[in-house]
Amino acid sequence: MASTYKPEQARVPPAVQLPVPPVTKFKIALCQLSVTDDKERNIVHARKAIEEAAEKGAQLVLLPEIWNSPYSNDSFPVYAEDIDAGGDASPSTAMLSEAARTLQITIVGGSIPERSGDRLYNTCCVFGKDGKLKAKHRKIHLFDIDIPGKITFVESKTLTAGENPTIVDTGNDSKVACADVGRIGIGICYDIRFQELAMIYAARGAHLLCYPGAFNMTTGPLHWELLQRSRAADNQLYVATCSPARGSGAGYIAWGHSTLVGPFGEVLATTEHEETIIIAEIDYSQIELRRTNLPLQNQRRGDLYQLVDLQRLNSQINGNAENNSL
Ligand SMILES: NC(=O)CC(=O)C(=O)O
Repeated sequence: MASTYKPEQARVPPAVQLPVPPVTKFKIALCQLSVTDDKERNIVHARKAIEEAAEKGAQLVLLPEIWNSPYSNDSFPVYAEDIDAGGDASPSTAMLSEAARTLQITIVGGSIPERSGDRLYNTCCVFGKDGKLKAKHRKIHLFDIDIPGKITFVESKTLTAGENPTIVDTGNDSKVACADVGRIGIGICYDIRFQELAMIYAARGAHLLCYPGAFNMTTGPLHWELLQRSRAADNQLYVATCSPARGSGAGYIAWGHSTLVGPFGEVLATTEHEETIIIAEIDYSQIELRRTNLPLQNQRRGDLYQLVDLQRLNSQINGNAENNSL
């Protein structure tokens, strides 16, 4: 029987036109920070690293997962901050806001434990150059794994999962889609394992996916780079990850290896496990180039499989125009 496939069915879900940012080239900094049990020190330390990154020309700075606290279920309730209350209730995000405004850069602020009512989340805040909070992503997929004799971690003992994918236009001018450093999809660590989230961000026109993450000594060597390159190659966009540096303490041991991957799946910059600041160039014109080389978006078989973006669908049904655009 002849195929009923039509090319116009190919996009899964229908992809938005890739927004054209006013700048296509800029520097990103991945601040692989050492983290201690002294929260005040961690905040001062992160502020210094952000300043150094900005001095080196970074217009976008990415911090690690859980950079103000040890990564443990015992620590999350103790170090958690009320981000919505702001000010003294959230010294970590107050610092990020001040740094973004003073240094005139965009900050994807890694993640910190967030307290909201009687719940705790693992939350990433994005601040624009004006110091305003542009987006807040709560880790959607909690890190509950059990590899006997190697690693068992159950984030859901203390944390609640977020409910929303988060994609953000980083510019300040609402009339210019995705000004400054482009349209960014956010995930936190374990979120990187779920390819549908990355596909949805790509379909909504993301140029870059940022994943603050703290992989471990078992999954890190096998999966950390593999997953980043897969998300980048499958979706033909940039992927940036930022880990804490490996600590010498007895707690959770982070793999490190913060990395930037390009839209051909190529590693553009990476490091080992020590504390460092990676500065690397992003050039969004490479996305169009690679999508022309391999026109995957037009070759999908929408007659055979479909991905449903439920958040976008629901916001269309509810007539929420703002969410519709992203
Ligand atoms: N720490 C995480 O959330 C994820 C991780 O270490 C893994 O997926 O492996």
